[in-house]
Amino acid sequence: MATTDGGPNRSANGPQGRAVTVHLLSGFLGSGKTTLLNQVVDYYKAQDINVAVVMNELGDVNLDGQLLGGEVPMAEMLGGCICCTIRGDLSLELKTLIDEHAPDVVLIESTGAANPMEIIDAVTEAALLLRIDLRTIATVVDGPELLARGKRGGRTFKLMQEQIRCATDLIVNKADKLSPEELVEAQQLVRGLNAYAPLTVTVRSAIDLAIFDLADGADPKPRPEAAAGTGRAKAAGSHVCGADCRHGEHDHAHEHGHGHDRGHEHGEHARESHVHDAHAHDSHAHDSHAHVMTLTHYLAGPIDSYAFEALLNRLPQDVYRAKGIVTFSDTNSRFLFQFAYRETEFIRITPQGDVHDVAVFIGEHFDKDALLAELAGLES
Ligand SMILES: Nc1nc2c(ncn2[C@@H]2O[C@H](COP(=O)(O)OP(=O)(O)OP(=O)(O)O)[C@@H](O)[C@H]2O)c(=O)[nH]1
Repeated sequence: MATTDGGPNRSANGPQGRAVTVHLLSGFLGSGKTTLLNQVVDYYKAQDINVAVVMNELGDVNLDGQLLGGEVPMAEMLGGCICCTIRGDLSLELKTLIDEHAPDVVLIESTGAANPMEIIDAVTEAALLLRIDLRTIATVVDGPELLARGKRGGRTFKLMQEQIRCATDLIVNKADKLSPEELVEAQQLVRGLNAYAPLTVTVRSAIDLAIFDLADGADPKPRPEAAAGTGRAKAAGSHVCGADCRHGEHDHAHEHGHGHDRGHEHGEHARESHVHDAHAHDSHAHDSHAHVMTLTHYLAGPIDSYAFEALLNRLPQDVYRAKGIVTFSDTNSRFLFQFAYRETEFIRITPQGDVHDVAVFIGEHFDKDALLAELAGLES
């Protein structure tokens, strides 16, 4: 039996309806993510909706053969350095999967041990390469494990807390293993960390799957045509990576704030892309009740570099991350920009093929309409 409070206020896909919907399933190891994933896959298949899956852990064979049978396109990702494997390769895996299979929707089951912000970062990185719409971050909470870890504290508990904070939908699972008092305690603990996301108590992750419905009125058919190119891209990171980050291999220049070279703290990254569906112009704003929000805006055309930098500089504190590809009208160049911890970095890029201009913003409770109005001001 599942109980629920509140309901998500889903936003529609873009006007062209061509963005691929992405749902991220988060939650600690063994919490019930795969159990949920199987149900969601069946739900889509029953509706003849084309679903693809990215699994973040090789060797996860909890899919009962239905995915492994080849019916559902799936990318399995090896573990490893989070910042390289997850951030760079996840966006690349997403792009390859979408190029090859043209799914209506992609489900990503993240490794239970991953920091959810890293994964959200990686998924939105993919928005630089193709039109995706990250609509749901469903965190499956292992009720008994949460209570046990909560008493002990420690790193695992911290990670669980992060996963709960990031969620747009919370699922407190394994209710069958909790007494009524413990169930109340678990819900209170979760609510204390994230008061915004709808919370459902479940056994075997059995939630109302309507939260995974495609955007209002979005007809899965006709499907967007599969892009024919062989896309490759390397993501440009924005944080210091002590491990084996990949290095750029293509002709590019770094420019920081109109020639003020602030140095490049994490080695040289380059972007090489072949991207299709380039010229669309729309925005995806997400559930206004979500704790962590993303806003993806596809720019209509070139913008002034000074005005754009000024916009980034006055972003509210609640926007802690932004990234994208922009074309500057005054320099006639394309740039990849990275905004993190109030520092902005511009990297000149020479994309191959059609690459759309896009700006992605990640933060908490920021005023999306105000930001969209500011962006529209740049485009006019
Ligand atoms: N008792 C009980 N067991 C459950 C429930 N939900 C899932 N399980 C079991 O818990 C185990 C882990 O479930 P999974 O769905 O594989 O969990 P996961 O989050 O995908 O695990 P990882 O991929 O290892 O992170 C399986 O043996 C499930 O059958 C539940 O509500 N109650």
